Amino acid sequence: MPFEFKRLEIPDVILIKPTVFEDARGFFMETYKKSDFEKAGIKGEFVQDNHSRSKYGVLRGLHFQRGPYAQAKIVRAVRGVIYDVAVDLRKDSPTFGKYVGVILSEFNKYQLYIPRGFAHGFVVLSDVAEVVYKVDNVYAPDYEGGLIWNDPDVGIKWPVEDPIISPKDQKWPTLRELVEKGELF
Ligand SMILES: Cc1cn([C@H]2C[C@H](O)[C@@H](COP(=O)(O)OP(=O)(O)O[C@H]3O[C@@H](C)C(=O)[C@@H](O)[C@H]3O)O2)c(=O)[nH]c1=O
Repeated sequence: MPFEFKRLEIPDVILIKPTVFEDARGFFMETYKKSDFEKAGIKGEFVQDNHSRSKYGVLRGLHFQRGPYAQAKIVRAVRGVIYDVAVDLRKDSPTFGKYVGVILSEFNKYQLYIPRGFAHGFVVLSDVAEVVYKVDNVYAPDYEGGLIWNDPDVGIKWPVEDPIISPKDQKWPTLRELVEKGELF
């Protein structure tokens, strides 16, 4: 199999390591193969691809879509380096409220699979980072949800001191508020 799939401390979150073929021209790698990904437990139908560019210190997140528009994501950095985070929002999960964080970069070429039921975000550790990701449900702005990036109950150790955050991302609720509102999976 051209991929190595590694389940993380939250076992439904999977780190995907590619096989990279380097030669005098550069490199080649497969980045997605439905058959292999399905065998590893990544079963969604990925219906939309996204691409964003951000500068150093930008933190995007933590985002999810609610209800019928929940999204699983397969995330990678095609340029630069990011610290990518997934927070478990599945109320019956043994790892509810816990997070995993990994470095994804143009150098390690890793991808992170984040199932539905998680909040996702990342911070940029290089001058510029371009992040590309597949999602298994279409964008639905009316169903957008979020978790505040610095919720002490979640305790994410972001490797950037004063991240640059959009006005929208500064206003998301805490995990406790999400519980009170019943906005979980
Ligand atoms: C996410 C998204 C945004 N947009 C538009 C809406 C808005 O005008 C502009 C920027 O949107 P945002 O500020 O929400 O972009 P951004 O903060 O990059 O949102 C993304 O963050 C990461 C962490 C994720 O996990 C993604 O699922 C997504 O939520 O792009 C789309 O047209 N389609 C999309 O799928």
